[in-house]
Amino acid sequence: MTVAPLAPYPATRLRRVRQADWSRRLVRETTLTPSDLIWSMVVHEGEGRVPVASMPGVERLSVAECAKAAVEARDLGIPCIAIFPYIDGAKKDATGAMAADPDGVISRAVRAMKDAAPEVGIMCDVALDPFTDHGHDGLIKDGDIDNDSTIEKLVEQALVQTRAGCDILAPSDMMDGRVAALRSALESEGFQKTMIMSYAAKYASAFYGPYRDAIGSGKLGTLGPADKKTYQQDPANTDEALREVALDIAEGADMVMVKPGLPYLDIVRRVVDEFAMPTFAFQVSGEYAMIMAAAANGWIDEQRAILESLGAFKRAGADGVITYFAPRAARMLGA
Ligand SMILES: NCc1[nH]cc(CCC(=O)O)c1CC(=O)O
Ligand SMILES: [Mg+2]
Repeated sequence: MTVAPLAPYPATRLRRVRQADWSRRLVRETTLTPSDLIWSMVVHEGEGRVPVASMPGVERLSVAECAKAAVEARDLGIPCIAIFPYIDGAKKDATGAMAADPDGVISRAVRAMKDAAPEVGIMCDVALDPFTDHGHDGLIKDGDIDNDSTIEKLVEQALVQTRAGCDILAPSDMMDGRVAALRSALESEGFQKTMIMSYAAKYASAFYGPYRDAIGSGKLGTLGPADKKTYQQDPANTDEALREVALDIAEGADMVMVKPGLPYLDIVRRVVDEFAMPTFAFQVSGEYAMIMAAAANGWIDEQRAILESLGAFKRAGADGVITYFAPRAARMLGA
């Protein structure tokens, strides 16, 4: 798109259309609505709600509280919830066996939420890290995360999630070939309607720190490799993200995601322009924590920063945002 030649000042005064609220609204290029939000939520096996220290305002919810939150999402006009599990340390092992437990906390939460508010979409993370004692997303073999044996476990986990009623599988593991494996397993089990939103371009990022606190994920480096750099992307790369996205689309992804969010808006824009697929960004735990920490110090205006950060994803071309701010943002947007 080219900008028309502008008449020189004073014929052109760009401030004219900015002078009043009505004219600013009239020329606004993008809008944020509750329909753009996917609510990122953490479920735990205990009772009630437990605050997450590094994410003020975020709580781990019991299964019953998740069901209430699903009703709240519906009432706020939030179309979808992404659910993540907090797993007790004693239940973790090297293979993340609990990931495929049909009566595990994710299955129970999905069933409870679909019972309470069937109109709300439910998305599940497909990855082993909440369930492994070493905190990695897959199985460790010879000191590295083994791609192909991990995929077999992910397929088992995803089928359990799907049978519980999950609408969107969101593989966040970054193994090569997992989308194809999930799609073929879904087809052979008769789940033709289940969507896949792949974490297609997911970076080895420092911004996931508070999430590991939220889900009680093991500290990396004691029982396995110290970081996720052999499977998550190098933050320096952008062409590589396009290859990741292309492959996931070819393997059967319905929607793609870029993660983290704000530090990777350039990737969001490239993916949107290149592929014309439904594209989402994840405003991750560290992005949430930064806004809340600065606001708590009185350094930024919390409400404005929340809406401005979410609006940035729309401006970059994303169809929606996975965010811990979803219920607050929806309330501010006056659903
Ligand atoms: N596969 C795990 C997973 N799924 C979502 C997040 C991060 C979410 C957040 O930071 O809010 C992570 C962390 C990681 O990859 O280490
Ligand atoms: Mg990939």
